[in-house]
Amino acid sequence: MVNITEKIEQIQQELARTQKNKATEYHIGLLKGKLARYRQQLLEPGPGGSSSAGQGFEVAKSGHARVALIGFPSVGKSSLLSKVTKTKSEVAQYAFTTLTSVPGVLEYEGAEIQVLDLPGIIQGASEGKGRGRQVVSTARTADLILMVLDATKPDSQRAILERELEAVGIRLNKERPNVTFKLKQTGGIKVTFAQPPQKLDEKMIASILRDYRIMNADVLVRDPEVTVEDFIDVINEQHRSYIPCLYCYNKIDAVSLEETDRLARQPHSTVVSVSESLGLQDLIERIWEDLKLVRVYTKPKGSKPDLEEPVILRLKRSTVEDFCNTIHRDFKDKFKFAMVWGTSVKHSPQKCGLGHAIEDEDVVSLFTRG
Ligand SMILES: Nc1nc2c(ncn2[C@@H]2O[C@H](COP(=O)(O)OP(=O)(O)OP(=O)(O)O)[C@@H](O)[C@H]2O)c(=O)[nH]1
Ligand SMILES: [K+]
Ligand SMILES: [Mg+2]
Repeated sequence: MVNITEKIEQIQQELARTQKNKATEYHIGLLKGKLARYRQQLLEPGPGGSSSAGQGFEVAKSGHARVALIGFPSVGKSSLLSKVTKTKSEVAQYAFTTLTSVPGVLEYEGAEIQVLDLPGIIQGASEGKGRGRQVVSTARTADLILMVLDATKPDSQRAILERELEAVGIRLNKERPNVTFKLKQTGGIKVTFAQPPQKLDEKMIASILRDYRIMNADVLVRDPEVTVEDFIDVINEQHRSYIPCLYCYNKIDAVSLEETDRLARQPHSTVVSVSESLGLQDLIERIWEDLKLVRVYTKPKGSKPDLEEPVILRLKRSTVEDFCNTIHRDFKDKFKFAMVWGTSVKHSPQKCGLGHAIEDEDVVSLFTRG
């Protein structure tokens, strides 16, 4: 019997030799669906195996957000951690100096950001080369992936790392596709397009679902730009993580000004020299921005707002209710209304309910019963 790795190999070869055109479109879509299915099987631990591919690496989450340093060996991940946090992680010229995850804390704008130094990864990491498996599954737990790259090395390095993360279901700087997918007991496959699809059709969706042995489901495609790959991601949702990524090119002290400039202009990219302390402040600001944290200042009734110690929330969860929950559970139960000053309201202050979304640097006063 052929094993999964061989099946994957066969599909990849078939994909490579199949010409892309109208006639082969469905076949290619189906092959991609199969590929995703086998890859997933490969990642699942066998019977009796460990339940977590990240074993031995777990570090408790702490602070308001987690940033994972991902990169090839010797690009300067540990040097960076040692520079921007109080933690010292071993630095050396040879590859694989770091063998486990080393957490540090970056304090910025009142927030504590956990930065995880990790072993270097290489091509094949997602299939278990080196500590690759553990590293990529730790990356999955991050709120932001900081991909550390060596500015003196070719651009292909970045593509290799991206592929390794892709292979385990991590999607970088991408929103979850705008598709609603509901499994059902009966009724067959029902596909609805909110707008005429550009890259997908009903037949394609139906044949991929059949290949996944899904016979009954409701599919609502809201975005006309959704691709076959996106749709396959939606069916495999529980194994997909959509994580922001910032590309950090280190060692710019060793390349020309022109090259530094070129790298700095790439999307989601920033350039630094850790050893020369160049660009670090900018890097920290970019990390802060990409984490989308929100500072909320509390204002006790009748006194000035406390501008020293903001309450930190994630932008995705920054309603008045989230704010209440962060301060103390009781606040939500006794809540009457909130007075809010800042960019989230039309007039400052404004009386708001629990559902109001707070923005960065708003000031909030809570009014409670009893
Ligand atoms: N020229 C230059 N060298 C640097 C810079 N930052 C780090 N290095 C050097 O790069 C080498 C590797 O640094 P590390 O911090 O150990 O790299 P790493 O990515 O943690 O490596 P592994 O743990 O082995 O994956 C060391 O010799 C550092 O001194 C920099 O900004 N410029
Ligand atoms: K090293
Ligand atoms: Mg290291």
